[in-house]
Amino acid sequence: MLSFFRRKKPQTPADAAKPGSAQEHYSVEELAAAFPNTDEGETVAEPVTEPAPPASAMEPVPAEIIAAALEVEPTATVAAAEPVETTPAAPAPAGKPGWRERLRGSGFARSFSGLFSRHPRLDDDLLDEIETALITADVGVTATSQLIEDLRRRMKAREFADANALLAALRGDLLAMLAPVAQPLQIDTQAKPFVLLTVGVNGVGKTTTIGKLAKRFKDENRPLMLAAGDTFRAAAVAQLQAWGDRNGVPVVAQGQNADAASVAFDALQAAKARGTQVLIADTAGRLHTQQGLMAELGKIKRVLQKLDASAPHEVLMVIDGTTGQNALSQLRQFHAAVGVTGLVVTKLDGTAKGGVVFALAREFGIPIRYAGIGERPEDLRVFDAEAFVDALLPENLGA
Ligand SMILES: Nc1nc2c(ncn2[C@@H]2O[C@H](COP(=O)(O)OP(=O)(O)OP(=O)(O)O)[C@@H](O)[C@H]2O)c(=O)[nH]1
Repeated sequence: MLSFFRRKKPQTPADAAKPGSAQEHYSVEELAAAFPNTDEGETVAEPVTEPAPPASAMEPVPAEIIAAALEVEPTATVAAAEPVETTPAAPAPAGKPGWRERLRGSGFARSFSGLFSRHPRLDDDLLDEIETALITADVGVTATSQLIEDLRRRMKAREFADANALLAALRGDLLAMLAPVAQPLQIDTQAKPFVLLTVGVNGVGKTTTIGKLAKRFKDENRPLMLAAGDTFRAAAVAQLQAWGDRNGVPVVAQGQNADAASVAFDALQAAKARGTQVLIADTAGRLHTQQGLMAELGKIKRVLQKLDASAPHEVLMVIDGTTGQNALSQLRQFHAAVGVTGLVVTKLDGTAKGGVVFALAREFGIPIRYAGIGERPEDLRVFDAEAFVDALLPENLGA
């Protein structure tokens, strides 16, 4: 049954440019993360109980596709979040624990592990080692130079009694870089609905992130609707519809190759008619270098604004943390095309170096809303600068 989720042949130049995308399979973990089950063991799709959005907006994915999508191993369920009546989105239920374990394998953490025990003396060699570690971890040349120059100046001024004090100063500098962008997403309940448009290049984790966010908002008792705007990839539509059917969240879709702007328009119309609090719109992955596809994002935004001049209220760009410095040019192009207001950096648990988060923060100052530190729903964490920095740096100098 899972053969349906074989990624289809490249439909766009963006797909073609993505190495290995044509024959990639969805893993059980990927599907399970995208459709967090609340009823363990049940694998057959329930009939949709929600009243359907306008008929013109709906072209349901066949039941067998939805059933196929649901034949996955259930993963650990999210600890139930407290229902939130207040405006700010609640922090991740699991809190800070888990960051260090998940980021242990990152290039950043590995570069710093043992660095201070190899270079316990306060001298230029230690600074050179730190500089190399930061550059290797994708922090970027400019941000690294800024950090190293600050440490050098303070070392020369004899501010540090020992390497421990220098490590504490580095921690402080890294935190200072991230503090301005650690701004949780605020759901404006006056916006009816609050429209969240997700964008990003192929395979960064948009659809999976939407599944995790939808779970979070559902747990917060927020009336929710999804727009299946990734019309290039059939599995993306099925993923969202299956999740919506399981969890009683309406999903507006028009099927594959539909006009993404038209899906977004229909969804916003339906969400307004129902008094939905949050509408999350998916979009197809696209390379930031493809002018035509980038222009389509502007069109989606303009079409939404025909119904609500203030929409979308959040343009959430999903960035793959393993991308490295290329993430900077991605963000530059997406920001120019559609005005990015928030970031999700995913896959920080994998082979990511982690340092790109600092480079993004320094260059753009755009809020980082969430960090993806694993495949489970609870692994999409509200971005916590302190937890992140502490997970990257050694616990003690000998570590
Ligand atoms: N390890 C890890 N994997 C993640 C994370 N977020 C997403 N993924 C995985 O990334 C892969 C791609 O996710 P998708 O949601 O399909 O990506 P997409 O951006 O919607 O893809 P396109 O529609 O092709 O643009 C899946 O295998 C996800 O499980 C994360 O934080 N950590």
